[in-house]
Amino acid sequence: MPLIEFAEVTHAFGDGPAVLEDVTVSLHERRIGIIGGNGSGKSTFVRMINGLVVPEAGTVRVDGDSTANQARRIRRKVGFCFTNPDSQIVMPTVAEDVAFGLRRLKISKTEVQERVAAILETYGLKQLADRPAHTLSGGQKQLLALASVVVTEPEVLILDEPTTLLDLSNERRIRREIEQLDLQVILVTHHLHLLDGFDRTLVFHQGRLVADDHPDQARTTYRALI
Ligand SMILES: Nc1ncnc2c1ncn2[C@@H]1O[C@H](COP(=O)(O)OP(=O)(O)OP(=O)(O)O)[C@@H](O)[C@H]1O
Repeated sequence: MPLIEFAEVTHAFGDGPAVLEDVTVSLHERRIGIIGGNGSGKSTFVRMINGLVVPEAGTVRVDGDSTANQARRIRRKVGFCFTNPDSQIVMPTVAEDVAFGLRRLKISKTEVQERVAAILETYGLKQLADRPAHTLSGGQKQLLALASVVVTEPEVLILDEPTTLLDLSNERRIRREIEQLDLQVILVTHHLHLLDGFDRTLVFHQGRLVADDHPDQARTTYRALI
Protein backbone atom coordinates (compact mmCIF):
# COMPACT_ATOMS: atom_id res chain seq x y z
CA MET A 1 0.00 0.00 0.00
CA PRO A 2 1.26 3.53 -0.71
CA LEU A 3 2.45 5.52 2.29
CA ILE A 4 0.66 8.81 2.95
CA GLU A 5 2.38 11.13 5.43
CA PHE A 6 1.07 14.35 6.96
CA ALA A 7 3.72 16.29 8.90
CA GLU A 8 2.63 19.21 11.11
CA VAL A 9 -0.08 20.27 8.68
CA THR A 10 -1.99 23.47 9.42
CA HIS A 11 -4.30 25.19 6.98
CA ALA A 12 -6.70 28.15 6.74
CA PHE A 13 -8.57 29.33 3.65
CA GLY A 14 -7.77 32.99 2.98
CA ASP A 15 -8.11 35.09 6.11
CA GLY A 16 -10.41 32.54 7.77
CA PRO A 17 -9.71 30.50 10.89
CA ALA A 18 -7.56 27.36 10.76
CA VAL A 19 -9.62 24.47 9.39
CA LEU A 20 -6.86 21.95 10.11
CA GLU A 21 -4.36 22.37 12.91
CA ASP A 22 -1.12 20.58 13.50
CA VAL A 23 -2.03 17.26 11.92
CA THR A 24 0.73 14.65 11.88
CA VAL A 25 -0.19 11.14 10.80
CA SER A 26 1.01 8.32 8.53
CA LEU A 27 -1.48 6.16 6.64
CA HIS A 28 -0.66 2.84 5.03
CA GLU A 29 -3.50 0.48 5.95
CA ARG A 30 -5.85 -0.94 3.30
CA ARG A 31 -9.08 0.50 4.70
CA ILE A 32 -9.10 3.82 6.53
CA GLY A 33 -12.21 5.68 7.66
CA ILE A 34 -12.45 9.42 8.33
CA ILE A 35 -15.28 10.68 10.54
CA GLY A 36 -16.22 13.87 12.38
CA GLY A 37 -18.92 16.53 12.54
CA ASN A 38 -19.83 18.95 9.74
CA GLY A 39 -17.03 21.39 9.07
CA SER A 40 -14.50 19.45 11.17
CA GLY A 41 -11.96 19.36 8.33
CA LYS A 42 -12.46 15.88 6.84
CA SER A 43 -12.84 16.94 3.20
CA THR A 44 -9.96 19.37 3.48
CA PHE A 45 -7.80 16.57 4.92
CA VAL A 46 -8.52 14.11 2.10
CA ARG A 47 -8.26 16.82 -0.59
CA MET A 48 -4.73 17.37 0.62
CA ILE A 49 -3.78 13.80 -0.24
CA ASN A 50 -3.82 14.45 -3.98
CA GLY A 51 -2.88 18.11 -3.82
CA LEU A 52 -6.33 19.62 -4.43
CA VAL A 53 -5.54 21.64 -1.32
CA VAL A 54 -1.89 22.36 -0.51
CA PRO A 55 -1.31 23.10 3.18
CA GLU A 56 -0.15 26.55 4.25
CA ALA A 57 2.18 24.98 6.77
CA GLY A 58 3.59 21.48 6.97
CA THR A 59 3.85 18.84 4.24
CA VAL A 60 1.82 16.02 2.75
CA ARG A 61 3.72 13.25 1.01
CA VAL A 62 2.62 10.19 -0.94
CA ASP A 63 5.37 7.61 -1.29
CA GLY A 64 7.85 10.38 -0.55
CA ASP A 65 6.51 12.83 -3.19
CA SER A 66 5.28 16.16 -1.83
CA THR A 67 1.86 17.38 -2.96
CA ALA A 68 3.36 20.88 -3.15
CA ASN A 69 5.40 20.03 -6.26
CA GLN A 70 4.53 16.49 -7.39
CA ALA A 71 0.73 16.67 -7.52
CA ARG A 72 0.54 15.39 -11.10
CA ARG A 73 2.57 12.31 -10.29
CA ILE A 74 0.54 11.72 -7.15
CA ARG A 75 -2.79 12.02 -9.00
CA ARG A 76 -1.80 9.09 -11.20
CA LYS A 77 -1.83 6.95 -8.07
CA VAL A 78 -4.60 8.57 -6.11
CA GLY A 79 -8.17 8.47 -7.45
CA PHE A 80 -10.69 10.86 -5.91
CA CYS A 81 -14.45 10.55 -5.83
CA PHE A 82 -16.26 13.73 -4.80
CA THR A 83 -19.41 14.06 -2.70
CA ASN A 84 -21.13 15.97 -5.49
CA PRO A 85 -20.91 13.77 -8.62
CA ASP A 86 -21.77 16.71 -10.91
CA SER A 87 -18.33 18.17 -10.24
CA GLN A 88 -16.81 15.05 -11.75
CA ILE A 89 -18.93 14.26 -14.79
CA VAL A 90 -17.19 15.70 -17.81
CA MET A 91 -18.39 13.89 -20.94
CA PRO A 92 -21.79 13.84 -22.69
CA THR A 93 -22.73 10.18 -22.29
CA VAL A 94 -22.28 7.71 -19.46
CA ALA A 95 -19.97 5.40 -21.47
CA GLU A 96 -17.87 8.34 -22.74
CA ASP A 97 -17.51 9.66 -19.23
CA VAL A 98 -16.11 6.34 -18.00
CA ALA A 99 -13.83 6.09 -21.05
CA PHE A 100 -12.50 9.62 -20.42
CA GLY A 101 -10.55 8.51 -17.35
CA LEU A 102 -8.78 5.86 -19.44
CA ARG A 103 -7.49 8.28 -22.08
CA ARG A 104 -4.08 8.67 -20.55
CA LEU A 105 -3.46 4.93 -20.18
CA LYS A 106 -1.93 3.75 -23.39
CA ILE A 107 -4.42 1.01 -24.19
CA SER A 108 -6.24 0.08 -27.39
CA LYS A 109 -9.73 1.26 -28.27
CA THR A 110 -11.00 -2.29 -27.93
CA GLU A 111 -9.59 -2.59 -24.43
CA VAL A 112 -11.11 0.75 -23.47
CA GLN A 113 -14.50 -0.49 -24.68
CA GLU A 114 -14.11 -3.78 -22.81
CA ARG A 115 -13.13 -2.09 -19.58
CA VAL A 116 -15.96 0.43 -19.85
CA ALA A 117 -18.53 -2.31 -20.53
CA ALA A 118 -17.29 -4.40 -17.59
CA ILE A 119 -17.38 -1.56 -15.08
CA LEU A 120 -20.82 -0.35 -16.22
CA GLU A 121 -22.11 -3.87 -15.68
CA THR A 122 -20.56 -4.06 -12.19
CA TYR A 123 -22.07 -0.75 -11.13
CA GLY A 124 -25.51 -1.52 -12.58
CA LEU A 125 -25.20 1.20 -15.25
CA LYS A 126 -25.14 -0.97 -18.37
CA GLN A 127 -28.62 0.04 -19.53
CA LEU A 128 -27.65 3.71 -19.20
CA ALA A 129 -24.43 3.56 -21.26
CA ASP A 130 -25.68 5.85 -24.05
CA ARG A 131 -27.74 8.19 -21.89
CA PRO A 132 -26.66 11.82 -21.51
CA ALA A 133 -24.88 11.78 -18.14
CA HIS A 134 -26.63 14.92 -16.90
CA THR A 135 -30.04 13.19 -17.16
CA LEU A 136 -29.13 10.54 -14.58
CA SER A 137 -30.60 10.62 -11.09
CA GLY A 138 -28.41 11.77 -8.21
CA GLY A 139 -27.68 8.21 -7.09
CA GLN A 140 -26.96 7.04 -10.64
CA LYS A 141 -24.52 9.94 -11.03
CA GLN A 142 -22.82 8.91 -7.80
CA LEU A 143 -22.41 5.36 -9.14
CA LEU A 144 -21.07 6.77 -12.42
CA ALA A 145 -18.55 8.98 -10.61
CA LEU A 146 -17.29 5.99 -8.66
CA ALA A 147 -17.15 3.73 -11.74
CA SER A 148 -15.19 6.40 -13.65
CA VAL A 149 -12.51 6.50 -10.95
CA VAL A 150 -12.32 2.77 -10.20
CA VAL A 151 -11.92 1.93 -13.91
CA THR A 152 -8.56 3.75 -13.92
CA GLU A 153 -7.26 1.29 -11.29
CA PRO A 154 -5.68 3.79 -8.87
CA GLU A 155 -3.48 2.59 -6.01
CA VAL A 156 -5.40 4.73 -3.54
CA LEU A 157 -9.10 5.49 -3.79
CA ILE A 158 -10.41 8.45 -1.81
CA LEU A 159 -14.15 8.50 -1.35
CA ASP A 160 -15.65 11.66 0.10
CA GLU A 161 -19.14 10.65 1.25
CA PRO A 162 -19.79 8.44 -1.78
CA THR A 163 -23.15 7.03 -0.65
CA THR A 164 -25.12 10.13 0.39
CA LEU A 165 -27.52 9.87 -2.57
CA LEU A 166 -27.79 6.09 -2.80
CA ASP A 167 -30.75 3.91 -1.92
CA LEU A 168 -30.23 0.89 0.33
CA SER A 169 -29.63 -1.54 -2.49
CA ASN A 170 -27.05 0.66 -4.21
CA GLU A 171 -25.38 1.47 -0.91
CA ARG A 172 -25.02 -2.27 -0.37
CA ARG A 173 -23.67 -2.66 -3.89
CA ILE A 174 -21.05 0.04 -3.31
CA ARG A 175 -20.11 -1.41 0.05
CA ARG A 176 -19.60 -4.83 -1.54
CA GLU A 177 -17.54 -3.32 -4.36
CA ILE A 178 -15.39 -1.36 -1.93
CA GLU A 179 -14.76 -4.51 0.10
CA GLN A 180 -13.54 -6.36 -2.98
CA LEU A 181 -11.24 -3.68 -4.40
CA ASP A 182 -7.58 -4.59 -4.13
CA LEU A 183 -6.34 -1.11 -3.33
CA GLN A 184 -6.09 1.34 -0.47
CA VAL A 185 -9.43 2.98 0.34
CA ILE A 186 -9.81 6.18 2.36
CA LEU A 187 -13.46 6.78 3.08
CA VAL A 188 -15.00 9.96 4.52
CA THR A 189 -18.48 9.20 5.76
CA HIS A 190 -21.29 10.03 8.14
CA HIS A 191 -22.63 6.48 7.66
CA LEU A 192 -20.67 4.88 10.46
CA HIS A 193 -21.71 1.33 9.64
CA LEU A 194 -19.73 1.54 6.39
CA LEU A 195 -16.58 1.32 8.52
CA ASP A 196 -17.30 -2.23 9.73
CA GLY A 197 -14.25 -4.33 8.91
CA PHE A 198 -12.02 -1.27 8.34
CA ASP A 199 -8.46 -1.36 9.69
CA ARG A 200 -8.35 2.13 11.15
CA THR A 201 -10.47 5.24 11.63
CA LEU A 202 -9.49 8.87 12.23
CA VAL A 203 -11.81 11.25 14.05
CA PHE A 204 -11.66 15.01 13.35
CA HIS A 205 -13.12 17.65 15.63
CA GLN A 206 -12.81 21.39 14.95
CA GLY A 207 -9.82 20.92 12.69
CA ARG A 208 -7.91 18.64 14.99
CA LEU A 209 -7.22 14.95 14.70
CA VAL A 210 -8.65 13.85 18.06
CA ALA A 211 -8.69 10.06 17.70
CA ASP A 212 -6.90 7.47 15.61
CA ASP A 213 -8.14 4.04 16.45
CA HIS A 214 -9.91 0.83 15.53
CA PRO A 215 -13.32 1.79 14.02
CA ASP A 216 -15.25 0.54 17.06
CA GLN A 217 -13.32 2.75 19.49
CA ALA A 218 -13.25 5.65 17.02
CA ARG A 219 -17.02 5.52 16.61
CA THR A 220 -17.46 5.56 20.39
CA THR A 221 -15.15 8.59 20.67
CA TYR A 222 -17.07 10.39 17.93
CA ARG A 223 -20.46 9.68 19.51
CA ALA A 224 -19.19 11.04 22.82
CA LEU A 225 -18.05 14.23 21.07
CA ILE A 226 -21.35 15.13 19.46
N1 LIG B 1 -12.55 26.39 -0.42
C1 LIG B 1 -12.86 26.83 0.80
N2 LIG B 1 -12.84 28.15 1.09
C2 LIG B 1 -13.14 28.61 2.32
N3 LIG B 1 -13.47 27.82 3.37
C3 LIG B 1 -13.51 26.49 3.14
C4 LIG B 1 -13.22 25.92 1.84
N4 LIG B 1 -13.33 24.59 1.94
C5 LIG B 1 -13.69 24.31 3.22
N5 LIG B 1 -13.79 25.46 3.93
C6 LIG B 1 -14.13 25.57 5.38
O1 LIG B 1 -13.29 24.68 6.07
C7 LIG B 1 -13.97 24.08 7.16
C8 LIG B 1 -13.82 22.57 7.05
O2 LIG B 1 -14.52 22.14 5.89
P1 LIG B 1 -14.49 20.63 5.39
O3 LIG B 1 -15.26 20.61 4.10
O4 LIG B 1 -13.10 20.15 5.37
O5 LIG B 1 -15.31 19.90 6.54
P2 LIG B 1 -15.97 18.46 6.59
O6 LIG B 1 -15.55 17.86 7.88
O7 LIG B 1 -15.67 17.70 5.36
O8 LIG B 1 -17.53 18.82 6.66
P3 LIG B 1 -18.85 18.05 6.17
O9 LIG B 1 -19.05 16.85 7.05
O10 LIG B 1 -19.92 19.08 6.40
O11 LIG B 1 -18.69 17.71 4.71
C9 LIG B 1 -15.42 24.58 7.08
O12 LIG B 1 -15.59 25.59 8.02
C10 LIG B 1 -15.54 25.10 5.67
O13 LIG B 1 -16.45 26.17 5.62
